[in-house]
Amino acid sequence: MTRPIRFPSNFLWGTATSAYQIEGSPLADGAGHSIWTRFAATPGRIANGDTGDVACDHYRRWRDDVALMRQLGMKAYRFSIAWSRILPQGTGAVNEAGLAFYDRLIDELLANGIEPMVTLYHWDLPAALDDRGGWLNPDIADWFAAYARIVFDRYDDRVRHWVTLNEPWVVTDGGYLHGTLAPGHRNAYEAPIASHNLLRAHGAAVQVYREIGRHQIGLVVNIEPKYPASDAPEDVAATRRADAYMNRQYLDPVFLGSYPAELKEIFGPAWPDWPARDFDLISQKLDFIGINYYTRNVCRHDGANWPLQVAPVRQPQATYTETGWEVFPQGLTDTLVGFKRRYGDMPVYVMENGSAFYDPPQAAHGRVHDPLRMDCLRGNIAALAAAIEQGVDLRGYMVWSLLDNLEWSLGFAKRFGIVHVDFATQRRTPKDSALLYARIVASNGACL
Ligand SMILES: N=[N+]=NCCCCNC(=O)[C@@H]1[C@H]2[C@H](O)[C@@H](O)[C@H](O)[C@@H](CO)[C@@H]12
Repeated sequence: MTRPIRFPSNFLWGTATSAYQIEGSPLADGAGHSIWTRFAATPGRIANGDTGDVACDHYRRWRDDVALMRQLGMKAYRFSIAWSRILPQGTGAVNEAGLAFYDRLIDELLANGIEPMVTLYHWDLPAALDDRGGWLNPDIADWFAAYARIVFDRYDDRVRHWVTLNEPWVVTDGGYLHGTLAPGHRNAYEAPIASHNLLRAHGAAVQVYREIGRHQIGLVVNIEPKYPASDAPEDVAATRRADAYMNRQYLDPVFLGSYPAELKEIFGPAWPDWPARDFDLISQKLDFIGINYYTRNVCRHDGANWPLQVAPVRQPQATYTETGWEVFPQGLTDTLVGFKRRYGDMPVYVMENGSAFYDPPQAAHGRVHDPLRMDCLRGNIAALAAAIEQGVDLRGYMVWSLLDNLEWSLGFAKRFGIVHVDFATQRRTPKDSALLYARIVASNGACL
């Protein structure tokens, strides 16, 4: 008989989404272009020519989607605010209609007993700011802080959990190094600058929150634990570089006030000497850390693989998702326990965790059977319990994602939702994984 799984009585079980991936109507009611409306309009950038022009039509179906969360018994909902709905030019004139949309959403969530958890930036930079250099312009810390102030002023009376940035690593690696995400740059000199300015902007927003905010603010990072393919020194060194580049590049400056030494080794002359004052700004005290966990990486040295000289080693016995990620729940426990060991004890939320699998056409009676996603969910939630048993102060868990949605450059084909979306009709159908998650939430994690 396995010991019952224990979650705190006020554990926040929920789901997560982001504005550009679900809302649609990106230019409605005075909103401005973002780097993603631009990227989507550039042929070849998003698979199948998919765009966020309609997506899940959440901008118009938000009330029904909140009702769906209520039906599933969700306790919380993590979503992002589209900066260019609030400030169409990124700075300057405020768009009241944009503020009003999120007012309605937040009020509806609260009326249904669902805790709103709001991300200020989930990758959709106003295009007008990109025209002024975007994350490459150091002024963006002030632009972001001004946007944050407007949003805090408007919603802090109702929103108690704020996130400054979602996954600065993906913004930088995808948007500035490999060019797979908006704004689509491929430049090893730009990437460190963008990454550093993201962290400066994060710190500037936290400073504003400390002036006017009454609740909690944190940062969300994607953490992918790295394991050496062998104990050969070159594989161990490669693993250390990979961990420094993807994980410690963000957590070290925020919690330890300096970058890992490996980054100078990786980027060489492309790695600037940063002014010390920046780290005072970046390492503002946080109320919680948000961690997005999807998979792990087994690393080997590969001298030909720019810039890290690391190659992933596929695990023959493992299950892999449609995005090519190994299903490895132990990595979630290792990530949470590892964070506590390196950075100390602080409240932690798993702000994203999920999997993309091919979902068969709707079976009889409108059911959508997704056994692989159900297995993932069970394994990851058991992994959370193991972390709690090892002393991690875990406060909540958000499944990525509530709805099948626009998986950025991969388009709509990669389905992460626990609720199926028929994009031709916008019909929502809870998958078997949603029904399982509803039972898990109702039992506070007891029934897996
Ligand atoms: N190699 N590799 N490894 C795994 C690294 C994961 C990096 N991508 C993410 O974390 C993104 C996060 C994003 O917030 C969301 O907007 C995306 O829809 C999900 C799903 O893709 C995840």
